[in-house]
Amino acid sequence: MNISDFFDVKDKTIVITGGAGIICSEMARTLGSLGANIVVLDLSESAMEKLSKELSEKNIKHIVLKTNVLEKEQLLKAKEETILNFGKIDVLINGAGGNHPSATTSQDKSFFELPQDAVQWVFNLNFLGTFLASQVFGEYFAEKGEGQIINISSMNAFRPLTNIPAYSAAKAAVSNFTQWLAVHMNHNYSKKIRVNAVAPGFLLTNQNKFLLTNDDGSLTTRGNKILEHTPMERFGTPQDLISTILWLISEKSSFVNGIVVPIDGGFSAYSGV
Ligand SMILES: NC(=O)c1ccc[n+]([C@@H]2O[C@H](COP(=O)([O-])OP(=O)(O)OC[C@H]3O[C@@H](n4cnc5c(N)ncnc54)[C@H](O)[C@@H]3O)[C@@H](O)[C@H]2O)c1
Ligand SMILES: O=C(O)[C@@H](O)[C@@H](O)[C@H](O)[C@H](O)CO
Repeated sequence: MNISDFFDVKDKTIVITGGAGIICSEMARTLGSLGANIVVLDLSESAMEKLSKELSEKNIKHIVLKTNVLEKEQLLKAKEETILNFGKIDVLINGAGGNHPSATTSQDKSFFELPQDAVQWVFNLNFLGTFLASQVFGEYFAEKGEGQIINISSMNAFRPLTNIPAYSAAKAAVSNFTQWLAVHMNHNYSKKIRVNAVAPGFLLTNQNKFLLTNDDGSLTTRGNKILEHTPMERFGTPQDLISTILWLISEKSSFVNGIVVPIDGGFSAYSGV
């Protein structure tokens, strides 16, 4: 057996929502450089333009489609575009997600004051965005009889983190939905459909900058606390996620279904004592 077969993504078509973000653009680059067809669905045209230029320079086969994961019509259009371009879809990575300052408690904003629309915004982006994309691409996988969905959960799904009740609850819902959909797809459609998730530890990205860094770039008290509670004493990098993504995509992991894999430098294992 050739070990490279374990990580073969050549000619697989991989759709990545939030694909122009910090974590998921690295998936686009690496999976693309290994021969996958990359489909980036994101809201940010400027980030997609920048990424597309980079992918083109590396001769990575890709398309970028401005798509809001909260608009089912746009997702359906993206599915059609993808099939038109690459003939098939193999993997959906539900990467669009993140927290929002308005749904975060602080010294200036108590839990009792968190606005309903901010809580709804966070819940929609993380949970509903994953749910709707899974409906649209999951239906295609059900018709095809095979396919894979990889969701992005978070440390806050295992135990809620202080200050971010909406983001914590939404990611808990993503983990729960990962298990639900894995079972549902096998029971009702095909034993060759798998749904798993990764739960990254803490990476410095756009959506959590306001929590982890001060204006001068130094770490906040929260940022330092995270490092103290991460046995490896560092933040994660987008590259840290890649080997797990490759493993989950691999046909060699065909019996792995409905799991949430922590990639966190030991954060979730540490009691703090
Ligand atoms: N950074 C971390 O520490 C961390 C840890 C655990 C999980 N995550 C999760 O990883 C994923 C990627 O986040 P990131 O940290 O790279 O953040 P990011 O802000 O760099 O990327 C998020 C991307 O999603 C896109 N997006 C936002 N709303 C969208 C919508 N409605 N439709 C389509 N695209 C939309 C944004 O334009 C952006 O490109 C998210 O699900 C996040 O919750 C992040
Ligand atoms: O400090 C925070 O709350 C954030 O950095 C985390 O919520 C982060 O975005 C991850 O989701 C934690 O896994």
